[in-house]
Amino acid sequence: MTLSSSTSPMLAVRGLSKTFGGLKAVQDISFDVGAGEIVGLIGPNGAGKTTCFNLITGFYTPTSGKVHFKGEDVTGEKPYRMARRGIVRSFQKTNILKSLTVFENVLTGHYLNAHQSLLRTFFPGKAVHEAEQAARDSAERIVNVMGLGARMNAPAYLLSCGELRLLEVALALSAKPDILMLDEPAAGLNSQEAAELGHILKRLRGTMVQSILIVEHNMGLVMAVSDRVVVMHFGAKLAEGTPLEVQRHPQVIEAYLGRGAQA
Ligand SMILES: Nc1ncnc2c1ncn2[C@@H]1O[C@H](COP(=O)(O)OP(=O)(O)OP(=O)(O)O)[C@@H](O)[C@H]1O
Repeated sequence: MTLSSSTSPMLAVRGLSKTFGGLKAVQDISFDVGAGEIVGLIGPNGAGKTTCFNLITGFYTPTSGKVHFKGEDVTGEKPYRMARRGIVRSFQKTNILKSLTVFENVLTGHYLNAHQSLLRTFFPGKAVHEAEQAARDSAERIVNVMGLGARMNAPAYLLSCGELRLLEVALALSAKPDILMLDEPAAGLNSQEAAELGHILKRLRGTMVQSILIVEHNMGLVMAVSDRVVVMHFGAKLAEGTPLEVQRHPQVIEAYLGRGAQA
Protein backbone atom coordinates (compact mmCIF):
# COMPACT_ATOMS: atom_id res chain seq x y z
CA MET A 1 0.00 0.00 0.00
CA THR A 2 1.31 3.45 -0.86
CA LEU A 3 0.00 6.59 0.77
CA SER A 4 -0.15 9.74 -1.33
CA SER A 5 3.14 11.54 -0.65
CA SER A 6 1.59 14.96 -1.26
CA THR A 7 -0.81 14.59 1.65
CA SER A 8 0.87 12.02 3.88
CA PRO A 9 3.15 12.90 6.78
CA MET A 10 6.87 12.11 6.57
CA LEU A 11 6.51 9.22 9.03
CA ALA A 12 3.18 7.50 9.63
CA VAL A 13 2.92 4.79 12.27
CA ARG A 14 -0.31 2.83 12.00
CA GLY A 15 -1.62 0.25 14.46
CA LEU A 16 1.87 -0.86 15.43
CA SER A 17 2.04 -3.77 17.88
CA LYS A 18 4.79 -5.98 19.26
CA THR A 19 4.33 -8.98 21.47
CA PHE A 20 7.19 -10.71 23.32
CA GLY A 21 5.86 -14.11 24.38
CA GLY A 22 2.71 -13.17 26.26
CA LEU A 23 3.77 -9.56 26.87
CA LYS A 24 2.16 -6.85 24.73
CA ALA A 25 5.06 -4.38 24.73
CA VAL A 26 3.46 -2.13 22.08
CA GLN A 27 -0.27 -2.19 21.43
CA ASP A 28 -1.93 -0.62 18.42
CA ILE A 29 0.14 2.57 18.38
CA SER A 30 -0.58 5.19 15.69
CA PHE A 31 0.96 8.62 15.25
CA ASP A 32 2.54 10.85 12.60
CA VAL A 33 5.70 12.88 12.32
CA GLY A 34 5.29 15.64 9.77
CA ALA A 35 8.06 17.27 7.74
CA GLY A 36 9.54 20.04 9.89
CA GLU A 37 8.19 18.62 13.15
CA ILE A 38 9.88 17.58 16.37
CA VAL A 39 7.79 14.92 18.09
CA GLY A 40 8.45 13.65 21.61
CA LEU A 41 7.61 10.07 22.60
CA ILE A 42 7.31 9.79 26.38
CA GLY A 43 5.93 7.46 29.01
CA PRO A 44 6.84 5.89 32.33
CA ASN A 45 9.46 3.11 32.53
CA GLY A 46 8.45 0.03 30.56
CA ALA A 47 5.75 1.91 28.61
CA GLY A 48 7.08 0.56 25.30
CA LYS A 49 8.88 3.63 23.93
CA THR A 50 12.15 1.91 23.02
CA THR A 51 10.29 -1.05 21.52
CA CYS A 52 8.27 1.37 19.41
CA PHE A 53 11.50 3.09 18.39
CA ASN A 54 13.06 -0.27 17.44
CA LEU A 55 9.99 -1.16 15.37
CA ILE A 56 10.18 2.10 13.41
CA THR A 57 13.92 1.80 12.75
CA GLY A 58 13.73 -1.85 11.67
CA PHE A 59 15.53 -3.38 14.68
CA TYR A 60 12.34 -5.30 15.54
CA THR A 61 9.71 -6.70 13.20
CA PRO A 62 6.19 -5.69 14.23
CA THR A 63 3.70 -8.35 15.24
CA SER A 64 1.16 -6.23 13.37
CA GLY A 65 0.76 -2.69 12.04
CA LYS A 66 2.53 -0.56 9.47
CA VAL A 67 5.27 2.06 9.18
CA HIS A 68 5.06 4.40 6.21
CA PHE A 69 7.89 6.75 5.32
CA LYS A 70 7.41 9.45 2.67
CA GLY A 71 4.31 7.62 1.49
CA GLU A 72 5.95 4.22 1.14
CA ASP A 73 5.34 1.14 3.21
CA VAL A 74 8.69 0.37 4.89
CA THR A 75 7.36 -2.01 7.56
CA GLY A 76 9.91 -4.60 8.63
CA GLU A 77 12.76 -3.32 6.44
CA LYS A 78 16.27 -3.85 7.83
CA PRO A 79 17.89 -0.97 9.75
CA TYR A 80 20.49 -0.27 7.03
CA ARG A 81 17.72 0.06 4.44
CA MET A 82 15.79 2.38 6.74
CA ALA A 83 18.95 4.46 7.15
CA ARG A 84 19.43 4.70 3.39
CA ARG A 85 15.86 5.90 3.07
CA GLY A 86 16.59 8.64 5.60
CA ILE A 87 15.42 7.18 8.93
CA VAL A 88 18.54 7.36 11.11
CA ARG A 89 18.90 6.72 14.81
CA SER A 90 21.67 7.67 17.19
CA PHE A 91 23.51 5.04 19.22
CA GLN A 92 24.73 5.59 22.76
CA LYS A 93 28.54 5.62 22.67
CA THR A 94 28.76 2.33 20.77
CA ASN A 95 29.76 3.95 17.48
CA ILE A 96 32.34 6.33 18.93
CA LEU A 97 36.01 5.45 18.39
CA LYS A 98 37.68 6.85 21.51
CA SER A 99 41.19 7.17 20.05
CA LEU A 100 40.02 9.23 17.05
CA THR A 101 39.38 12.95 17.23
CA VAL A 102 35.88 14.40 17.15
CA PHE A 103 36.37 15.42 13.50
CA GLU A 104 37.77 12.00 12.54
CA ASN A 105 34.84 10.23 14.19
CA VAL A 106 32.32 12.26 12.22
CA LEU A 107 34.35 11.91 9.01
CA THR A 108 34.45 8.13 9.53
CA GLY A 109 30.68 8.24 9.82
CA HIS A 110 30.56 9.80 6.34
CA TYR A 111 32.73 7.05 4.87
CA LEU A 112 30.64 4.33 6.49
CA ASN A 113 27.61 5.79 4.79
CA ALA A 114 29.27 6.33 1.39
CA HIS A 115 28.66 3.85 -1.39
CA GLN A 116 31.78 3.67 -3.50
CA SER A 117 32.77 0.95 -5.96
CA LEU A 118 35.96 -1.09 -5.40
CA LEU A 119 37.32 0.22 -8.70
CA ARG A 120 36.99 3.80 -7.48
CA THR A 121 38.65 2.88 -4.17
CA PHE A 122 41.82 1.65 -5.91
CA PHE A 123 41.77 4.13 -8.81
CA PRO A 124 40.36 7.29 -7.30
CA GLY A 125 39.65 9.95 -9.89
CA LYS A 126 38.66 13.58 -9.62
CA ALA A 127 35.13 12.64 -8.54
CA VAL A 128 36.47 10.67 -5.55
CA HIS A 129 38.74 13.52 -4.46
CA GLU A 130 35.81 15.93 -4.72
CA ALA A 131 33.63 13.54 -2.71
CA GLU A 132 36.36 13.32 -0.06
CA GLN A 133 36.57 17.08 0.21
CA ALA A 134 32.78 17.31 0.42
CA ALA A 135 32.82 14.74 3.24
CA ARG A 136 35.47 16.73 5.13
CA ASP A 137 33.49 19.96 4.70
CA SER A 138 30.31 18.25 5.84
CA ALA A 139 32.03 16.67 8.88
CA GLU A 140 33.41 20.07 9.91
CA ARG A 141 30.00 21.68 9.53
CA ILE A 142 28.30 18.97 11.59
CA VAL A 143 30.90 19.26 14.39
CA ASN A 144 30.35 23.02 14.48
CA VAL A 145 26.55 22.79 14.37
CA MET A 146 26.64 20.37 17.29
CA GLY A 147 28.59 22.93 19.31
CA LEU A 148 31.76 20.85 19.36
CA GLY A 149 33.88 23.19 17.23
CA ALA A 150 36.30 23.89 20.07
CA ARG A 151 36.81 20.11 20.45
CA MET A 152 37.24 19.45 16.72
CA ASN A 153 40.74 17.93 17.10
CA ALA A 154 40.39 16.51 20.59
CA PRO A 155 40.46 12.72 20.93
CA ALA A 156 37.04 11.39 21.91
CA TYR A 157 38.38 9.90 25.16
CA LEU A 158 38.88 13.43 26.48
CA LEU A 159 35.23 14.41 26.02
CA SER A 160 32.82 14.95 28.90
CA CYS A 161 29.61 12.91 29.13
CA GLY A 162 27.69 15.85 27.65
CA GLU A 163 30.12 16.22 24.75
CA LEU A 164 29.93 12.48 24.03
CA ARG A 165 26.15 12.77 23.78
CA LEU A 166 26.57 15.57 21.23
CA LEU A 167 29.07 13.46 19.29
CA GLU A 168 26.57 10.57 19.16
CA VAL A 169 24.06 12.89 17.50
CA ALA A 170 26.81 14.21 15.19
CA LEU A 171 27.55 10.65 14.04
CA ALA A 172 23.88 10.10 13.24
CA LEU A 173 23.89 13.34 11.23
CA SER A 174 26.76 12.07 9.09
CA ALA A 175 24.25 9.60 7.57
CA LYS A 176 22.28 12.64 6.31
CA PRO A 177 18.92 11.71 7.83
CA ASP A 178 15.58 13.14 6.84
CA ILE A 179 14.20 12.09 10.19
CA LEU A 180 16.58 11.89 13.14
CA MET A 181 15.55 9.37 15.76
CA LEU A 182 16.96 10.00 19.22
CA ASP A 183 16.62 7.51 22.09
CA GLU A 184 17.30 9.28 25.40
CA PRO A 185 19.91 11.72 24.10
CA ALA A 186 19.95 13.56 27.44
CA ALA A 187 20.63 10.50 29.61
CA GLY A 188 23.35 11.45 32.10
CA LEU A 189 23.30 15.15 31.23
CA ASN A 190 22.86 17.86 33.84
CA SER A 191 20.06 20.40 33.37
CA GLN A 192 22.35 22.97 31.74
CA GLU A 193 23.72 20.43 29.25
CA ALA A 194 20.19 19.18 28.52
CA ALA A 195 19.03 22.75 27.85
CA GLU A 196 21.98 23.27 25.48
CA LEU A 197 21.10 20.03 23.69
CA GLY A 198 17.56 21.34 23.32
CA HIS A 199 18.80 24.53 21.63
CA ILE A 200 20.95 22.48 19.27
CA LEU A 201 18.10 20.12 18.34
CA LYS A 202 15.89 23.07 17.45
CA ARG A 203 18.67 24.44 15.23
CA LEU A 204 19.05 21.07 13.47
CA ARG A 205 15.41 20.92 12.45
CA GLY A 206 15.01 22.50 9.04
CA THR A 207 18.77 22.81 8.48
CA MET A 208 20.45 19.44 8.96
CA VAL A 209 17.31 17.27 9.20
CA GLN A 210 13.67 17.70 8.36
CA SER A 211 12.15 16.09 11.42
CA ILE A 212 13.10 14.63 14.78
CA LEU A 213 11.47 11.89 16.86
CA ILE A 214 12.82 11.92 20.39
CA VAL A 215 12.33 9.37 23.18
CA GLU A 216 13.35 11.02 26.41
CA HIS A 217 12.76 10.91 30.15
CA ASN A 218 13.98 14.48 30.67
CA MET A 219 10.64 16.27 30.63
CA GLY A 220 12.23 19.73 30.55
CA LEU A 221 13.96 18.86 27.29
CA VAL A 222 10.97 17.12 25.68
CA MET A 223 8.57 19.92 26.53
CA ALA A 224 11.02 22.58 25.34
CA VAL A 225 11.76 21.08 21.92
CA SER A 226 8.65 19.15 20.88
CA ASP A 227 5.89 20.51 18.67
CA ARG A 228 3.80 17.51 19.64
CA VAL A 229 4.12 14.85 22.31
CA VAL A 230 2.85 11.26 22.18
CA VAL A 231 2.41 9.62 25.57
CA MET A 232 2.63 5.84 25.97
CA HIS A 233 1.50 3.80 28.96
CA PHE A 234 1.52 -0.01 29.27
CA GLY A 235 2.32 -0.29 25.55
CA ALA A 236 -0.66 1.77 24.38
CA LYS A 237 -1.06 5.42 23.40
CA LEU A 238 -2.46 7.31 26.35
CA ALA A 239 -2.50 10.84 24.95
CA GLU A 240 -1.19 13.07 22.19
CA GLY A 241 -1.03 16.83 21.91
CA THR A 242 1.07 19.93 22.36
CA PRO A 243 3.46 19.92 25.33
CA LEU A 244 0.99 22.06 27.28
CA GLU A 245 -1.95 19.79 26.45
CA VAL A 246 -0.23 16.60 27.58
CA GLN A 247 1.13 18.21 30.74
CA ARG A 248 -2.45 19.14 31.70
CA HIS A 249 -3.92 15.78 30.66
CA PRO A 250 -5.38 14.15 33.82
CA GLN A 251 -4.51 10.59 32.72
CA VAL A 252 -0.94 11.60 31.88
CA ILE A 253 -0.52 13.17 35.31
CA GLU A 254 -1.93 10.02 36.88
CA ALA A 255 0.32 7.73 34.83
CA TYR A 256 3.43 9.61 35.90
CA LEU A 257 2.57 10.46 39.46
CA GLY A 258 0.05 7.79 40.38
CA ARG A 259 -3.53 7.99 41.55
CA GLY A 260 -4.26 10.98 43.74
CA ALA A 261 -1.72 13.22 42.05
CA GLN A 262 -4.43 15.64 40.98
CA ALA A 263 -6.12 15.76 44.38
N1 LIG B 1 13.52 -8.01 23.63
C1 LIG B 1 12.58 -8.09 24.57
N2 LIG B 1 12.12 -9.28 25.02
C2 LIG B 1 11.17 -9.36 25.95
N3 LIG B 1 10.58 -8.29 26.53
C3 LIG B 1 10.99 -7.08 26.14
C4 LIG B 1 12.00 -6.90 25.15
N4 LIG B 1 12.21 -5.57 24.95
C5 LIG B 1 11.37 -4.95 25.79
N5 LIG B 1 10.63 -5.85 26.51
C6 LIG B 1 9.61 -5.53 27.48
O1 LIG B 1 8.66 -4.71 26.84
C7 LIG B 1 8.17 -3.70 27.74
C8 LIG B 1 8.43 -2.34 27.13
O2 LIG B 1 9.84 -2.10 27.18
P1 LIG B 1 10.53 -0.81 26.54
O3 LIG B 1 12.00 -0.96 26.76
O4 LIG B 1 10.05 -0.65 25.16
O5 LIG B 1 9.93 0.33 27.46
P2 LIG B 1 10.43 1.84 27.59
O6 LIG B 1 9.20 2.67 27.62
O7 LIG B 1 11.44 2.15 26.57
O8 LIG B 1 11.08 1.78 29.04
P3 LIG B 1 12.31 2.65 29.64
O9 LIG B 1 11.82 4.05 29.71
O10 LIG B 1 12.49 2.05 31.00
O11 LIG B 1 13.48 2.47 28.74
C9 LIG B 1 8.87 -3.94 29.07
O12 LIG B 1 8.01 -4.70 29.89
C10 LIG B 1 10.10 -4.73 28.68
O13 LIG B 1 10.51 -5.56 29.73
